Amino acid sequence: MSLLQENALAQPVGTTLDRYIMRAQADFPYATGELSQLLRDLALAGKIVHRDVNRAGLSGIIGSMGQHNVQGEQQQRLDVEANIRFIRALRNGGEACAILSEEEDDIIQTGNYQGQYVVAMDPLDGSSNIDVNVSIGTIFSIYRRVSAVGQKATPADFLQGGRAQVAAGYILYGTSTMLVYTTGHGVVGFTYENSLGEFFLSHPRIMIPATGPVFSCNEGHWFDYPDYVRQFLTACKERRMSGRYVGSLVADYHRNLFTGGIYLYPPTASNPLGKLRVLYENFPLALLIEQAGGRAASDNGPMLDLQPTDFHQRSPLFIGSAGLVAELVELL
Ligand SMILES: O=P(O)(O)OC[C@H]1O[C@](O)(COP(=O)(O)O)[C@@H](O)[C@@H]1O
Ligand SMILES: [Mg+2]
Ligand SMILES: [Mg+2]
Repeated sequence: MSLLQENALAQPVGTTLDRYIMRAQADFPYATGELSQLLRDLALAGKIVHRDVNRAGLSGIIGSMGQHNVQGEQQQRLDVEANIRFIRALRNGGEACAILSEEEDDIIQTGNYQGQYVVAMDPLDGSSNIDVNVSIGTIFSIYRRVSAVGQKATPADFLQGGRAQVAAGYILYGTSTMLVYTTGHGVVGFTYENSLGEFFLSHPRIMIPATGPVFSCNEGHWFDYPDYVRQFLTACKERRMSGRYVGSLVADYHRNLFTGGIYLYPPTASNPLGKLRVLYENFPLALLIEQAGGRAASDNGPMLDLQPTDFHQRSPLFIGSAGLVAELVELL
């Protein structure tokens, strides 16, 4: 046997997402397994979207749909494709009774009236990067329903507030595809092994450094930012921090989670609520960052304390290393 073969065989067998979820389930003997199944359904849709993203340039699913979504934004073909994939996986999985999607005006009743959970999602985040082969993602947020089981879901199921999330996560379609999630017991990361078709545990306990070298925002909006934001960014530059901005929230967030840093989507004069959506962008990433030891704020207190009133509501977001977010919040 060659040295290469011996080394390969000496590697421990990786932990697949399924096995990890099964073990985690065993730690919670009173849990019924529905949330675990829901995570598997999301991972399955993630694998399909991974495939779609990888061959997008060849299969004709890049480019605009020539139509706008409920928020008045140009829909890309892959936005629509990913939306269909995730809705189908959740509907077939049976655990989600309703879905809220960035791409749909109203909530979608799945017909699974016995389902205990509702899912809010941004099926494809970073749409403007699709056509140029730059990292994009999916973001999801899960609540246990408050409406009666056996009935249709209600708006209240989705408007419980960020601290009511029972799980949240994202899939990054980057140089490798990763699934990162929390069920409120820390943050865990899995990397997709394409040839085996499996997510393998790669990051058992993700923690964000207390501070870091990166600030991320769209500096093109500099002249429209409030004074406190410009003051903060000036201080970052005086400290010779690095400016890094992909323009895909998931990718910017993921990088800063590992390097330490801060991501800002501030209010501007014309958009006092910024651009990002509370239920399927800000809340899930805020839950993850708190679980990873970081911090997330709007311009009005901790992000997770905001009381949502609307499915597609927006809010400013300052998120990342606890020390840097604290510094910015001091200037508010
Ligand atoms: O071009 P801007 O204003 O910097 O906006 C970039 C932000 O908009 C978003 O693309 C919005 O997400 P969608 O692609 O899901 O609409 C974020 O991913 C990203 O961080
Ligand atoms: Mg988005
Ligand atoms: Mg999107």
